[in-house]
This record gives sequence, structure tokens and C-alpha cells, in this order.
Amino acid sequence: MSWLLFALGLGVLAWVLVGGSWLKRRAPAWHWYLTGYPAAALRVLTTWKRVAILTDLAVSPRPRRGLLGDLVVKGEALRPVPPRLSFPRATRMGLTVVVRLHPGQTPAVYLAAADALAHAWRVHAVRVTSPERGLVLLTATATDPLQHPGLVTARPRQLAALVGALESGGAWVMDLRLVPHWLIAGATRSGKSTLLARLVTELAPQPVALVGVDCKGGMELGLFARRMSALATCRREAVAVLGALVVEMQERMTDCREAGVRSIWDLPDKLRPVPIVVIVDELAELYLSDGRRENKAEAEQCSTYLLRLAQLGAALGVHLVVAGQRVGSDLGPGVTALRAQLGGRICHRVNDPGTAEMALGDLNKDAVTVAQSITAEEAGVAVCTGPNGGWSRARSHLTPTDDVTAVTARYAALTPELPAVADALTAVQGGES
Ligand SMILES: Nc1ncnc2c1ncn2[C@@H]1O[C@H](COP(=O)(O)OP(=O)(O)OP(=O)(O)O)[C@@H](O)[C@H]1O
Repeated sequence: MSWLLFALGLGVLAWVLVGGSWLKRRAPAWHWYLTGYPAAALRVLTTWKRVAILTDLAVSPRPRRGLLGDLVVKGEALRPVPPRLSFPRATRMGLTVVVRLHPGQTPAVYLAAADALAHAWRVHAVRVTSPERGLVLLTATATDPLQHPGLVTARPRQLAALVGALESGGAWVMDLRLVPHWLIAGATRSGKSTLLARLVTELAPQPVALVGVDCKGGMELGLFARRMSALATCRREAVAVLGALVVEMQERMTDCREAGVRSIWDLPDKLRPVPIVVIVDELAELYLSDGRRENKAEAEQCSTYLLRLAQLGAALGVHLVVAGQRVGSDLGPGVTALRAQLGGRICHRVNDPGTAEMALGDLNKDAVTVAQSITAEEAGVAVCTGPNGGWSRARSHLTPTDDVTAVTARYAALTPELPAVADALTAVQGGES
């Protein structure tokens, strides 16, 4: 018997010393289920009452004012009651609990208490959502899942690109059929180009025309030129390409009108034109001008064309993905109008609060705060909006340049021709030489 106990003890010791860390490295989710979750669940249940009182989530069943003779007496009642909490449920990287709100309570107080809860439960973060009136769902994540996001999968769909992993462990998908236009903001070295590379890798095998506008001489998007139907590398070329796209869009509009449909997706397969995704790297290069008249005119033209594409493109199969280091109204009045049309927002680390505010501020103030807390070590981490109006932290899949160039070379033969756009570009390039 004593030998058995000794062997058991040795086994437990070996597990603690070697097995635990091995499992943590190999299968972090299992490590969490076996060791982390029971301890965290116990911590949630044992600390709930104290934390709820400290963060004003607990309320007293007795009113704060009472009558003492003719006097109204005001004060804190004794023994506040914490809201009812469900048993913590394990998730892959954390746990969730449902809290039943006290009458008159709103989820706002729980949002304010989220940091305190994360601290008390010793977890990375606590997110607060309200799935149903009167209930809040507290989702705790044990460690930052975006430090080493695993590879996730998603069902392939046309015009949808699996670009990374969400904080929840789900797939981060940019679905252009659901959200037709996107704005990507981020300081230099924050991960914008990597995200664009990932997007191109995902769209390259699909029947989609890619048009690039990279006024930094085509240094970024030039890598994918083999799979691009057109690539503008300076503002003059951008004006020509965007102008030709507006004309193309007007032709599609006429086709739809004649066929009696409201979008190209309602046209029969044979008549449906190929969808076009216009990728703009560095928005500021299109908008800024040095004050000279011709430069100013070009900037204004770019602004007008982009706005037109964004306003009408969704139904006509023309989609915009616009990236920039700094997105602010100082770039010109057209930027704010354009932003309003770009429903999908992605904000990496930014240098100025104005850009985070511009990217996410009109959608959610909390998202702005979270975007501003992304550090320089977290390249590729961003706050992104979801199709149903929510937001999440996410990290793009690191896609090395060699992989993207290999994919674009493999699918180069699939590149659809856009003759009007190519002709406009050639005409400008001919005029320049
Ligand atoms: N998802 C990611 N995971 C890990 N590292 C990443 C990720 N995305 C980017 N990085 C790292 O950050 C570096 C900078 O990324 P990237 O070139 O995409 O930034 P950028 O915002 O486009 O910068 P710039 O504006 O200067 O072109 C990359 O070389 C890469 O090492």
C-alpha cells in the first residue's frame, strides 16, 4: 500500500514538474480545462460577493432613504445583496458566467467594473455583453489569446477572406458581401501591410478582380502585381484608375437597370460582371497636396472618385479596402465623408488618439480605448468591427512575403481583365514617359 502511495506521489510530482508545462505548450486548452479552470471557477465563486460590494454591483433590498418620525434619513443600508451568478462555464481559453441584474440595474455598471473583476479573478480580461434584457454575460479570458493565436478555419465563401483569429478564438473574416467597404488604420510597423497581404492571399484563388492603388511607388502592393488587374503607383495613375472604375460602375448600373435588378448579384450568372476589390495602401498619399493647383485638383479628384465608388459600389460589385497610417479630417473634408461609407473598421496600434477615434469613435467608445492600448510589441493585433455591430480584438495571420508572392504567381492566370481600367492606366503611363 505504502509503495502504491509512493508511486502515486511520484506520478503527481512528475506531472506538476513536467507534464503540466508539456501540456501547456502542446495543448493549452486542455491544460486550462484540467488545471486553470477549476481554480478560476472557485475564485469567481468565492470572491463574487466581496467584489460585487466593492464595485457597487451589490445593492441593498432596502431603500437608501427612510422616514424617522418627520425626518427623511439618507444613508447606505447594511448588507447589500450581490446579483445572482450562474455557475462558471469553461470555455477554450477562459470561462463565462451569467449574471441576473437587480431591478433597475443596467450593463453599464458591469462595464465599469470589468477591470476590477479581471483583477480579482486573476485573468487577462473580462468582457461584458448583454445577450438578453436583464442579464449580462461576463466572459473571462485566462491569458491573452492573441499572443499565440492558433490557426482557425472558416467556411470559404466568395469575397470572404479569413484574415486571422479573434480574441474569442473564432475566425476573423473580412466578408465583403456582408460589409462591402473597409477602413484599416495603423501606425507604421503595426501590421497593415501584413493584413493586406493576407487579404490578397485569400482573394487570389477566387473569381475576383484586384485593383491596387499604392502611391508609395507600388512598393507594398507591387509584390502582388501578378494577380492584379491594374496597379496605380502614383497619384496621377490613381486618378486615371479610379476614374475608369467609376465609368465601369456606371456601365454596370445601366446593365442592372436594363435587366430590371437592383444589384449585380441578382443578374443571371452569365451576365454578372466580375466583382472588383480596390485596395488602397496609404490613403494620405491620395489626399495630401503641397498647395500647387494641379496637385490640389488631383487630390480632390481622388477624393470624389473614392467617395463615389464607396457610395454606389456595394450593389455593383465594387469594393474598397482603404489603409492609412493616419486618418483624420485634416487630410481634407472628403475623408470624413468617405469614412462614413466604410462600414468595416480595423484599427491597429496608432500614434495619435485622433486616428483611433476616426476609425472606431463613431461606432464604439470602448473600442477606441482598447485600440489605444495596443503596444508596439503586438504587431498584427487590431480592434475590428463585426458584421452585427460588435467589435473584438483580433490578430492577423502572419503571412510572409514569399508566401504571398507564391500564391499570386500560382493564381496569376485567374486575373480578370478590366480593359477600360488598363487602357486608362496605359494612357497615363504613356503620357508620363
Ligand atoms: N499578425 C502578425 N503577427 C506577428 N507579427 C506581425 C503580424 N503582422 C505584422 N507583424 C510584424 O510586424 C512587422 C511590421 O508589419 P507591417 O509591415 O505589416 O506593418 P505596416 O503597418 O504595414 O508598416 P508600414 O506602414 O511601415 O508599411 C512585420 O515585419 C512583422 O514581423
